[in-house]
Amino acid sequence: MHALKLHDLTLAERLADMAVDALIDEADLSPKPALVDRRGNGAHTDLHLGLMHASALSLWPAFKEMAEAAIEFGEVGLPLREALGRIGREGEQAMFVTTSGVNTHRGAIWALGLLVAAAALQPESCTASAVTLRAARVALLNDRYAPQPLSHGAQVAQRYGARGAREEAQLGFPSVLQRGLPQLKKSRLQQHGEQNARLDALLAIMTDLADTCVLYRAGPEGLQAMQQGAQAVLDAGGSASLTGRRQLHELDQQLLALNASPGGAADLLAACLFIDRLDGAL
Ligand SMILES: CC(C)(COP(=O)(O)OP(=O)(O)OC[C@H]1O[C@@H](n2cnc3c(N)ncnc32)[C@H](O[C@H]2O[C@H](COP(=O)(O)OP(=O)(O)OP(=O)(O)O)[C@@H](O)[C@H]2O)[C@@H]1O)[C@@H](O)C(=O)NCCC(=O)NCCS
Ligand SMILES: Nc1ncnc2[nH]cnc12
Repeated sequence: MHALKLHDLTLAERLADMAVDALIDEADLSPKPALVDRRGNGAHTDLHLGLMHASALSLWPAFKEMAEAAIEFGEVGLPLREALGRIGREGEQAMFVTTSGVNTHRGAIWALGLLVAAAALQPESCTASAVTLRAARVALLNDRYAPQPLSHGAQVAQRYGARGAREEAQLGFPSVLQRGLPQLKKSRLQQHGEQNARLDALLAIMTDLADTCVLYRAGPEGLQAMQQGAQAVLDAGGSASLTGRRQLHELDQQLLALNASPGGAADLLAACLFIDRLDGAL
């Protein structure tokens, strides 16, 4: 009996594997400020690491189907956008069945779904800038069948005029391209270890993101604490340095006190890890 070889998998299956791996790596990364990780539940009463893993695995069929839809339609356009919307909503339902109604990965389905589809459209052109540009072109199209729920993101958009997950994708994931990925590479070059490089990438994303999860839970005060605290850790030398670690601990305590969970930043770290692995992998 031969073990299954990687190239026996279809392109769609490989992309779904990569997306789920990115979600599991994000969940396991520790210590993340106020987020679910190996240490505990962060600022969440209804989440834990096992649930994050189960949720990530439940999304594999949706990611595979999104990649297959991209291969079938073969170009950026409304038919692909609306197929992704339908599959994304089915993915959300699978997530809610697995988590008994808790939103674990709504933002991640959106970001990773777009990126998986963008990679499947043109696997030979998957540099970070090429794949995020294609994803943005899909995100800019209007899905006529999308319901308009008064989501937390929609509520803080009304209250504070914040730009959330939709705009992040439509702009081509600037938090990933301009913050997360450059920091990931910089910290790797300093040879402080992969886990610290990933923590630094998360912090870099947090420095500038309008995380609607934080805004909904803790308002502009919480968002400012998140952005300034993350910058302070990086300024102190990042999560591998002693002073950086102390600042990271302080940021964790501060965000926990404010009930401010940076769930959007966590989703974008998963997107960052996915894009990082994509380059040259297909
Ligand atoms: C276009 C959609 C993204 C919908 O957007 P909208 O803003 O209307 O919806 P939300 O559900 O509020 O936000 C989506 C999630 O995106 C994450 N996020 C937040 N800010 C940003 C940001 N600036 N950039 C990128 N991503 C961001 C965030 O996800 C994390 O937060 C989750 C928990 O959030 P919340 O529900 O508020 O839960 P709690 O505060 O914990 O609730 P309580 O405990 O208080 O009750 C966390 O798990 C992370 O996932 C936002 O939640 C898109 O989703 C959409 O249209 N979907 C429809 C299907 C579709 O078209 N799919 C396309 C497939 S490609
Ligand atoms: N690790 C995490 N903790 C809480 N919410 C999240 N949303 C996505 N990843 C998360």
